[in-house]
Amino acid sequence: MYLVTSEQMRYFDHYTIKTLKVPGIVLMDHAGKAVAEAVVKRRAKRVVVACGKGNNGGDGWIAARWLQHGGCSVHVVTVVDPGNLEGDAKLAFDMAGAANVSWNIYQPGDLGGSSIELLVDALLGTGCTRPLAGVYEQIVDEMNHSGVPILAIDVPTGIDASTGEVKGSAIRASETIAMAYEKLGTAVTPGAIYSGHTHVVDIGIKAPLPEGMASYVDPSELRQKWGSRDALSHKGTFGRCGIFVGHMQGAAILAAAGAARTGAGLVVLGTRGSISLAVLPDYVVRQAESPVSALEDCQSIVVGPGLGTDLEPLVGTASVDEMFSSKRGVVDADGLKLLRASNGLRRLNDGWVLTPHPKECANLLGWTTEQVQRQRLTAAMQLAERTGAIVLLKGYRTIIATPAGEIRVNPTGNASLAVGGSGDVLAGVIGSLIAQGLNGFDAASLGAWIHGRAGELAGAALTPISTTASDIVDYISRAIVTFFDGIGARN
Ligand SMILES: NC(=O)C1=CN([C@@H]2O[C@H](COP(=O)(O)OP(=O)(O)OC[C@H]3O[C@@H](n4cnc5c(N)ncnc54)[C@H](OP(=O)(O)O)[C@@H]3O)[C@@H](O)[C@H]2O)[C@H](O)CC1
Ligand SMILES: [K+]
Repeated sequence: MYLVTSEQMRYFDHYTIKTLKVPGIVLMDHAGKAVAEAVVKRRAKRVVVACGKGNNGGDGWIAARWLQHGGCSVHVVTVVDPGNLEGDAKLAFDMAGAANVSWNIYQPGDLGGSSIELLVDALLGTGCTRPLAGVYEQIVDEMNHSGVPILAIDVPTGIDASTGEVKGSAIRASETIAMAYEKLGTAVTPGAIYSGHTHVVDIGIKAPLPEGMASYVDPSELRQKWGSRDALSHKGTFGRCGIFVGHMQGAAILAAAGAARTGAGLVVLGTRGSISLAVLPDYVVRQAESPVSALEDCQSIVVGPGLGTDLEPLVGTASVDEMFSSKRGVVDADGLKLLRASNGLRRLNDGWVLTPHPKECANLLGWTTEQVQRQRLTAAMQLAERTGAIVLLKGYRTIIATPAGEIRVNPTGNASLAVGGSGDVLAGVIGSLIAQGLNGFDAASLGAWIHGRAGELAGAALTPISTTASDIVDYISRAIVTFFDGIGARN
């Protein structure tokens, strides 16, 4: 499912209106009617619609007209004098006025009626360009504190529809009705947290799609690229995934388990010393003075899980430089420290996937963790651009960014994944997919999806409270079954 920016949405609207000759008020009528239908589905009988100055407000006036038409008790509170409305929004107000929809100009402390069952946020949509202030801030705060559920039209007011940033007050909606496409800013956090459930409605917008649109990670797209295993295949067909084993061996073994369950032909553990933990006979263990040379024949390398202080001897060595320039793989956890170079950040190629959590991302960018969490999309895009690698920024609605600015957002996963070792499993899963031949962007996207679904399934069976990283590994197979739409992996 595509996720669009405000700018792309303006292009879609413009193309539909100018080239396809569909008047803007027709689109607005579809939008307002879809909102009214969503209100009716919620069985809300006493509804207040809060309208702003632009076309988002226009959608609100139209929704109010349809609600009145359907016999609902509806009232509009507007933050602007309707006499100052322009274009389609003015037309929408005229239609609502002719249908005798009641309204008043917002006065602080008066949301326009008692015993309201639902508030509709039609204050600002994709046109919101600055932090809320004045009357917009007042009404938004009042709506949020009213205790009444809020349905947002297109985008909750105060969210940047393109980036998900919230620079001040913003509507906390329980549901958002998105016009034509979900906006990128309601798919990623923090915007996603303010949007509640988002439903997309078709309002008749159509236009040729621009290249490289952002999307949710989509199994139907990735199914064509991964999973097929014909009868003549052998272990060499599915690649060797090498994993550095450092001081904290458990982390590397979890990564190995993730890699094996996701289908690498061979998982190789490269270590300088011996491995003291029990290792399943499924993996090959190789000892060498330089772990890089132990993994020389691997198609992908996972650097980081459990590396700890074993990293120091690796920093700046020729074998590590050689590995980054000639190999592909995953850099996670302590391995990310290898990316710091005297003149900034090391340049990699896009066969490498970096999997930082927000604090690691902040350390690499020289930002604070809070800044990364406020601007997750920008942070992921900047790190990808500066390193030349694919970046997977962990957290709810994990973001995967390419150096060229392509974005995917992972819809799977829940709190079951918030457990030590979960990130190590993810690194192994992605390393395995790279070893099997997927490019870094697809491997990171599919890896995030499978890992997230495995966490959901493990959490459903075992409760998120008691799910461990090993449980996530155990549920990878079932996640892969659901990836193939419940029909089982292809043979
Ligand atoms: N034909 C169409 O375009 C359709 C659009 N739909 C709906 O319309 C909105 C987008 O409408 P738009 O008018 O572009 O934008 P908004 O309604 O979100 O904002 C209107 C103006 O508000 C001002 N603004 C921006 N930020 C703030 C702020 N923080 N505080 C106060 N005011 C703000 C700004 O104007 P200025 O002149 O003040 O800069 C905006 O232009 C879209 O989301 C859909 O809901 C329909 O779906 C149908 C087709
Ligand atoms: K809105």
